Amino acid sequence: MDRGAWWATVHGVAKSRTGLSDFTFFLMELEGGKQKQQGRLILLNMRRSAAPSQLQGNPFKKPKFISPARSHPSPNEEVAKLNSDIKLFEVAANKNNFLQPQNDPRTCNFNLPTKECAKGINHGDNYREKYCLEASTKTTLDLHHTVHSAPKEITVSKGQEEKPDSLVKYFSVVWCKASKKKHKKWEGDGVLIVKGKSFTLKDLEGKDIGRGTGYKLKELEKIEEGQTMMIGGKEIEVMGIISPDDFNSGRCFQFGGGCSAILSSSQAAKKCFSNPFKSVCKLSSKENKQNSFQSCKPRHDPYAPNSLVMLRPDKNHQWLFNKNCFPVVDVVIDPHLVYYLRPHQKEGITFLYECVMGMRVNGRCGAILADEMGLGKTLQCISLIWTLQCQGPYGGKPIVKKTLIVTPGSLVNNWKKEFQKWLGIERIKIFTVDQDHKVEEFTKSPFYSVLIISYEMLLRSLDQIKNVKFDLLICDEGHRLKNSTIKTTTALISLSCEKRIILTGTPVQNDLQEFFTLIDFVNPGILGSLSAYRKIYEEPIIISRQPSASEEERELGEQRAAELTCLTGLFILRRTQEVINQYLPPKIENVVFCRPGALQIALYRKLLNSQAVRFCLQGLLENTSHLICIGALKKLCNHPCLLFGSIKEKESNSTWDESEERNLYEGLMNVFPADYNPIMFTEEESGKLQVLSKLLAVIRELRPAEKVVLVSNYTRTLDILQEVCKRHGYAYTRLDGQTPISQRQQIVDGFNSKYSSDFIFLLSSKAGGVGLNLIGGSHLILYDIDWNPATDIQAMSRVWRDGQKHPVHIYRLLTTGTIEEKIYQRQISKQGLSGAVVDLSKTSDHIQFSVEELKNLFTLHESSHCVTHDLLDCECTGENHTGDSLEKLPVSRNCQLGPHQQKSDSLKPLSMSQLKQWRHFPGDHLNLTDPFLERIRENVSFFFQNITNQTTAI
Ligand SMILES: Nc1ncnc2c1ncn2[C@@H]1O[C@H](COP(=O)(O)OP(=O)(O)OP(=O)(O)O)[C@@H](O)[C@H]1O
Ligand SMILES: [Mg+2]
Repeated sequence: MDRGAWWATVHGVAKSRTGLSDFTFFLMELEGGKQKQQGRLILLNMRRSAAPSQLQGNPFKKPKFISPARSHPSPNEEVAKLNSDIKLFEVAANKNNFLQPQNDPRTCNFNLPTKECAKGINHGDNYREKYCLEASTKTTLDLHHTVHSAPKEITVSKGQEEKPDSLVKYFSVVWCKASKKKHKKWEGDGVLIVKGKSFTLKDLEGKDIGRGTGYKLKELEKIEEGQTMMIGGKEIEVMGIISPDDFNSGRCFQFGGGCSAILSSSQAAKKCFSNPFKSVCKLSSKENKQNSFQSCKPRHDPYAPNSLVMLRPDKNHQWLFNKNCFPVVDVVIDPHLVYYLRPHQKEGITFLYECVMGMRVNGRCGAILADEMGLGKTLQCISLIWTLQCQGPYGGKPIVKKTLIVTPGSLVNNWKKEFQKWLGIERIKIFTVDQDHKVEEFTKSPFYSVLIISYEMLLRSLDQIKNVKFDLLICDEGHRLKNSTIKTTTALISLSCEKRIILTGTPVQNDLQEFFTLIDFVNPGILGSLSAYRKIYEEPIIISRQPSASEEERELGEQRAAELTCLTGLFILRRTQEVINQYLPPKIENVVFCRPGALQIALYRKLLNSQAVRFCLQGLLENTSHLICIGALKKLCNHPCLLFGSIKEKESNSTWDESEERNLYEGLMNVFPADYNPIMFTEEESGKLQVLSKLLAVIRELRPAEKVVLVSNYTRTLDILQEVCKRHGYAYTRLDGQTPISQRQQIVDGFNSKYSSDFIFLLSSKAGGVGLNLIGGSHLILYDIDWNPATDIQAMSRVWRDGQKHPVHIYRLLTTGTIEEKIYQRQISKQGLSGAVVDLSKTSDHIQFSVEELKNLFTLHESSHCVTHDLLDCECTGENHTGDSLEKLPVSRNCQLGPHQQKSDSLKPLSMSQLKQWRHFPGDHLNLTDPFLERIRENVSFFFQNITNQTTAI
């Protein structure tokens, strides 16, 4: 296409308030040919050391300032309608340029596909539209109101008439330090808040930079554009009015005041306005000629039934990224993959494609796929990689040559396996890094296009990795990057790749600091600097959540949260388990309260009477003493022999005499039988072990073809469970922290194989829970409980996932009346539900206990069938209460982004009120319909049961 352009001076601004001859020119480049409708704004000259908005005069009237740092202007800056007159052009330029709004900057309605391009072609579910509408309805934004169309009348707060003291107005201003100099230079943009008789001046990072009080109300009413005044040693000039809506949402800081908060805050932000195609699409002119018409046909038929066609780039995108004017070609997902994809996965692939292509947020190529566990994030990424590696919208040129996948060590081979499962071994060449296969091999060979590496290996081979030009970076289980100071995060940030995807099954909004790090990693600079983010979003949101927050603070916090959700919602996608429930078999979850054995009760009493526990309750001991007491009680619940073992070990230690544990274990040995031998432990000594042993026997008997995943948090406990397997002749396999990473996938594959003879998979939840697929097992037994519900939920999700053929039975074993019940209660109580706990990295060390709480923890309830049921305030007498199905209940979620995010979320632990809805009955209940429970009831004091996806035959 002939790209001959002609130039026209559109606007020259000479705001010569300072007396300097400062001119800012905007030129519009107008093109011939097809793209005559488009124009390009270029900033030719600007004045040094002046407030950005002042450069072109009043921002509410003149085109917005464009940072010279932006080497690749965003489409909105670049594009204006040729047939528009200058006024129209000004309006376009005045719009919020950052997020490329095409209709209204508030609607988050970016880049909707044009009718023509969508016509006749299946472009997925037009996810963006759905999503953005969702985002915009979530917020309380006024869709017809823009930052720059400020109301003529100053907006005042409710009740202004009656109470002049509560009058609140907001103005955009420019400011400089007060001086007597003749020629003043504005130093920055700001926001002036006039409340009652006082002023507050904030900079665009939300920081207070001036205050003043005691002004006359009459004067305040008269404030108008162009007015100058002195505030707290600063001179300001009012540039325009900011609506309360724009202030409350925080938009006036980032956008209304001149984008500086976003544009200048991060180096990386500048980088991100770069061409998402440049890595691969740049062709020499010779190549150009040769190739220009070669691959103009889509690789797969976009009109075929069930085809999944990606969104076509709009005119802006083409204008920016199709410099070589290749024909636009449909990008069509390989039908071979589409055949297997679930509807949510098709949506997910469309979402990822649009994100990394910079179609969702102008020039930003990052995405966070935060689907719950088991929804097939791996397959969605594989489909994306395969597509981008073979196709592209411009002349069909591939977008990606090399992809880097960083994942926890235990999943490196799982990724490889998934590639092979979905694409076979021929289509794409995968290189996995391990002890024997170094990064150099990948670097030297042109053969491989995908490098899969663990986080640990990445750190070790960072230098070599930096030498490779990766076009796409995927960080699996990426919630670990939430802390920007940790080495892994800094290493990944240092990679120059712009298309970045984080995969995580954990909700990302629970902690606003961590949220910032994840967002800033995928789309650097999009939320401005950390300090601006804190002032504009985090502080008001956190303040609004305090019980003491005023109505005003609450509203402000909610609106800021809504704005943040709207901004980031464009590139974060989270779907919950429900979307695949229909493809999964039923799940029967049981909480089983096991009666402790006689030896356990005797030892428990003794421990609770120890000096150490008594001191703890009086608050006399060191900070960590209670953790030692808790640890001992937990061991005892698993099996007394574990306690015996640790006492013996401690006694042989030279520091035993001074050890705090002496106070705890004093006299305990006398409770054990004189000839007690931990190696010869019996099942009767532990209530849970007795139940487990019977459970394994009944599974074996009733479902001989099915397998069991047996989970504990402790290696020593796994040793005991392993011994039980041996004694009963059950074939088993084991994965714990000591299992070499290179062997893990092999162990998992072996167990999942239908040819395997293993009956039991012994799993240490902390070592290997994350991301594993253990669909070979259909019974999962959680032998002990963790303080952090996320650890348990992770483990439970290993079996109930796509590919599972049998109904899934989950058994959580708890020792009745003991600390295990208390931990469970904490998991399901408000305290345990607080957002921070739904996070795998949080351990009990983070938990603070009051003396009251410790008293409760260190109490043994010997006469109750189930303390948890006693606490539920349930009207039933414990006789087979059949509650409503859990699925019918609304599930709330603790999320710092507030009510706008409330969605059902199965990752969130169960709440007390939900548990109350489960069927529940005592162990001696006469009518137990479940044959498995029937067989273990003798040692069980109480059951809770819930069935998801119930069908008649279980
Ligand atoms: N469309 C599908 N049809 C059949 N099986 C599928 C499909 N999508 C994914 N799976 C299988 O489902 C299992 C879970 O997928 P995957 O491991 O990608 O989940 P995930 O979202 O990464 O979960 P986690 O957060 O636990 O890592 C895998 O065995 C995968 O092969
Ligand atoms: Mg995964």
